[in-house]
Parts: sequence; structure tokens; C-alpha cells
Amino acid sequence: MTMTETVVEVIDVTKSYAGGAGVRALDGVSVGFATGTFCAVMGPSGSGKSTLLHCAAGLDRPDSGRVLLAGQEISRLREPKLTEARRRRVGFVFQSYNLMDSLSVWHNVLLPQRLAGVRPDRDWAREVMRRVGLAGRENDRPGQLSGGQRQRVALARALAGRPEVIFADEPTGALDISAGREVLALLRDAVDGFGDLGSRSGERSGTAVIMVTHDPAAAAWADRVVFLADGRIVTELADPTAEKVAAQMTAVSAR
Ligand SMILES: Nc1ncnc2c1ncn2[C@@H]1O[C@H](COP(=O)(O)OP(=O)(O)OP(=O)(O)O)[C@@H](O)[C@H]1O
Repeated sequence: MTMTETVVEVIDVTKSYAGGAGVRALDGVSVGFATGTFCAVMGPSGSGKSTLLHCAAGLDRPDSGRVLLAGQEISRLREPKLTEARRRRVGFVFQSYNLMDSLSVWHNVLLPQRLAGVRPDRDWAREVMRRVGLAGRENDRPGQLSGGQRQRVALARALAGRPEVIFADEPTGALDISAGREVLALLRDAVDGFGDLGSRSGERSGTAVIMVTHDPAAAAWADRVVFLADGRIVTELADPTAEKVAAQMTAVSAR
């Protein structure tokens, strides 16, 4: 059973930004994210959610503290080793899709592997396209697709590399409720089962998802919600419902 293994471990991380009054965006954050689980990160605007996501994903470097990705300390890695670790283990889904409009859907999905110099696994990429409901749209350009379809391409791109963890920053922020729900259901599926098909060893149950969101209904798809305020983790919730998350957000915002 791999459920209790930790895929991302953030240990006493601090991060400040030079501008303004020297804001401490993260103030000694320690949190672990288990393999094959879905965790939402919530908190008021400016509480440090994106900074946490970026530090945990190796997109940004902490001032102090450590980040372990699948046991490897990425907070100490320099380029190009950091990029390599990210490409090997991590998928990303952003609010604004971040697709290349000049490339077909298919080439967008394969792009991270191409950039990593890995031979793309086309059979798996086709399977992933089917899973996200976009089989047959491979030759379309992103501009021909709806927002929800574009985000599903972004998810296919993330899954195509068989990541151990997908970092999602407001993945439903630009979508209407029904398109958002489809994306959340797919993230849930990726955690619950896509990994069985995608895993090389066959041992792993699914990919982990770490998702920043402002929406209690989106957070309710997760197994666990951690709440940030002023750069610290203040509380967390297991088996969330939208109502419980909204109540906790109100309490956290009133601090
Ligand atoms: N590049 C930057 N330069 C200067 N300050 C920054 C930068 N990025 C974030 N900050 C500051 O760090 C703090 C945490 O920001 P962060 O974006 O992580 O919060 P957040 O919880 O994701 O906010 P939001 O919900 O509004 O996206 C804020 O005070 C923000 O103004």
C-alpha cells in the first residue's frame, strides 16, 4: 500500500519578497502531501497559496527550509537538475491553460516530454486523450476549443508524462460551473485510478494532486484541505464538504 508515502514534503519553508515592506509570503510552513491523494490549498488572498505551490513544485526557491520531491531535496538543486526533476516527476495545470496556440492539441500534449528530450509514449498519450474526453480532437488548435476543453488538454499534457504529482493553480478559476466540474472530476479520477494504467511499475495507485483554489465546492473534491493565513498553515480538514470548507474559510478569514 502506497497511500501513506509522502510524495512532496515541505519542511519549515520561509519565503520573503523584497518589494514593499518585505512581505513574508511563507513563514515557516511544514506540510506533507501523500502519494495518490488529492489535497486542496485554501486561504485568503495574499495568504501564500501560490508561493507554497511554487516552492513545493520547484518553480520557486525557498529562502530557508527544505522541499523534498519523491525523497529528493529539490530546494538545493540548481538548474538544469531542478528542471530535470520537475519534468520527470511533476505535471502542471494553470488557470490560464498555458497552451501553445501555434501547436495542435496533440503536439501540446507531447511538448513537455519533447522538451525533456524523452521519447513520447504515444500510446499512453492517446489513452490520456481518451480519458479526458478529447479523442479525435488531436489535430485541433487550442483556439478552436472551449475553455473547459482547453483545460482538459492541459490536464492531458500533465498526465502524459505520468507524473507523481500534479500541481494545479486555480484550475477551474476561468471556467463555468459545469466545465469546472468536469475538470475536477478528471483530477479526482487521476488520483483514484488513471495512475494504474499509467504507472510503469504497476505499484502506484494514482498521481497526487495539490490544488490551490478559492472555491469551497472545488476543494470538496479533495481528500484534504489545508488552510493558510499570513504565510502559515493554520488548520486543515479531512474529507471536506463544500459547507465545512466554506465555514472554515470564514473562520480563517476572520482571524
Ligand atoms: N513576485 C512577488 N513580488 C512581491 N511580492 C509578492 C510576489 N508574489 C507574491 N507576493 C506577496 O506575497 C504574499 C503571498 O502571495 P501569494 O500570491 O502566494 O498569495 P495567494 O494566497 O496565492 O494570493 P491570491 O489568492 O490573491 O492569489 C502576498 O502578500 C503577495 O503580495
